[in-house]
Amino acid sequence: MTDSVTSPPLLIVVAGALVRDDGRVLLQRRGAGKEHAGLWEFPGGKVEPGETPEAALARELAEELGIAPSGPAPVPLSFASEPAGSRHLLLLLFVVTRWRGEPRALDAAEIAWVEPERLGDRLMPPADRPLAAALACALSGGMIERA
Ligand SMILES: Nc1nc2c([nH]c(=O)n2[C@@H]2O[C@H](COP(=O)(O)OP(=O)(O)OP(=O)(O)O)[C@@H](O)[C@H]2O)c(=O)[nH]1
Repeated sequence: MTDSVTSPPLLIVVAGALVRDDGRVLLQRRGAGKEHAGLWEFPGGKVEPGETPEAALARELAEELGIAPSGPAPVPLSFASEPAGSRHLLLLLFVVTRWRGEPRALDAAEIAWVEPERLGDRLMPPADRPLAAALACALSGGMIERA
């Protein structure tokens, strides 16, 4: 029971890998002044109290990119679990293959559509690297049905 006393509070963050018809994946670059500024990440953010991960994802995609997931529900792909300062980050990655609207960088410094095999070239927060590798693997193995 000692663990429950010493464990840091969880920071639950949801993120979406938007996969375009041509197989490219959207990454966004965090703006100046934010934690991990300048690094490339998946759009998303903190799950608010009372929100499901799916609702949080839809809210963040609307706020950050001006789009709404449509068609099949976003599919959970993988997650990362690691210390993040005084908290412990749980980063939940969903794959999104259908959406309404054209993604725009409403919050990020910029967005880019990246070939799955080039995801590893981008500087990312530590939690994202294994997730990007899992995504590239799933895409190259045909495990993700595209729109
Ligand atoms: N959105 C997002 N956050 C990530 C990723 N990887 C990762 O370590 N994080 C971390 O998760 C934390 C929360 O993300 P965030 O700052 O985007 O959350 P948010 O939009 O709710 O922020 P806000 O409080 O400024 O509104 C940050 O410390 C961020 O660095 C990722 O791929 N996407």
